[in-house]
Amino acid sequence: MTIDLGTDRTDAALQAGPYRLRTLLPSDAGTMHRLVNDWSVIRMLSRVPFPYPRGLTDDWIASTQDLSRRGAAYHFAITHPESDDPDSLMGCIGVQVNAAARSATVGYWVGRPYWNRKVASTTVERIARWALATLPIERVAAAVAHDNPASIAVLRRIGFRETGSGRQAFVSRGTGDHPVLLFEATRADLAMDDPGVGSAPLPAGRTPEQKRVILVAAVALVDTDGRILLARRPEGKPMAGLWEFPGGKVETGETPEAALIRELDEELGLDVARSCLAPYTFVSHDYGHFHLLMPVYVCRRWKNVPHPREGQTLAWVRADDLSHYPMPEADLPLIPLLRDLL
Ligand SMILES: Nc1nc2c([nH]c(=O)n2[C@@H]2O[C@H](COP(=O)(O)OP(=O)(O)OP(=O)(O)O)[C@@H](O)[C@H]2O)c(=O)[nH]1
Repeated sequence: MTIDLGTDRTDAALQAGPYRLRTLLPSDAGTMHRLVNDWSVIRMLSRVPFPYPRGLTDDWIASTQDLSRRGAAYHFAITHPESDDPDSLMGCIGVQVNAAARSATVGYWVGRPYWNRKVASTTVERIARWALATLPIERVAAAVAHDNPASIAVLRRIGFRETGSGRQAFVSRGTGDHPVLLFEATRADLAMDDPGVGSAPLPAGRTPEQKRVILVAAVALVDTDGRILLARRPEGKPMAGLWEFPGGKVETGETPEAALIRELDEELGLDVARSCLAPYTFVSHDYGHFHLLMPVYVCRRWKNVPHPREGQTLAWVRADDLSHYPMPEADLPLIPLLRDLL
């Protein structure tokens, strides 16, 4: 099955350190052609001929809109808003999605005048995190020419793992395949799965066994078709890209039910009555630096249509399909329970 995110990302603009990643525009063609039509850049790109015909630049830029509309690939211009020429292109970066493999392959080039400014490492890390948090994928892959030590160092520094080697055509280098090193990064490799709560040091006198217990209330909202609402944590939050049950931390002095009613309103604009929250089960999970205690409720009645108010992506999911959605470790035991329930 494929995960339908139902969101148009063709207008995505991302900030990567000082660099801005924005949609490619027809007006970028001249600069792009000048920067990319450089042997030292092109020899590292697998599908670009040398010399690079100017007309191909226009065609390629025009094709990027359609690719992103179809969810096949997302390409961005790399710019530096604080440079002398603020909106001017310095390079390109993009990911090509392989939905069946639940992976995306990152590709990038940086114009020679902009080398040695950490443009590649800053933007590759940003796009890898964005892709893992936003697209229906579980890994970002990269294939790098074996004689491209700068790019290999960039990937290693970010947290990509070398997974092997292969051979690939490089159009500019003539016929035949050339050796490449293969890399990949998952959320775990980029430390995106860290729940990020409770990392404060334990108060003096407490042993590591006496860790902080975080109380979080969560709910399986079940619609009339028996589907469950999952929310995907947005980029920037701990565990970005993982799908969870709506809910949140129980504040001091609050009951779990009151916390859920508050969170469902804040996060989704839902109006839920206390009497519609049926206690179902609980999760008790050791996250290492804190312990999660999570009462889980089932709710089948609410007012309003859920609407993501905090940048989450929402999905109504059949119980049988829950396992296709990457979830926090603590939630995994809930999957068979919900399958039995629904
Ligand atoms: N809501 C929710 N939280 C979960 C689930 N599974 C899971 O491990 N958690 C844990 O519970 C924590 C809830 O924290 P949160 O950041 O969502 O809480 P919150 O809404 O109060 O957010 P805030 O602290 O940003 O205001 C997560 O960091 C994670 O450690 C789940 O299915 N639903």
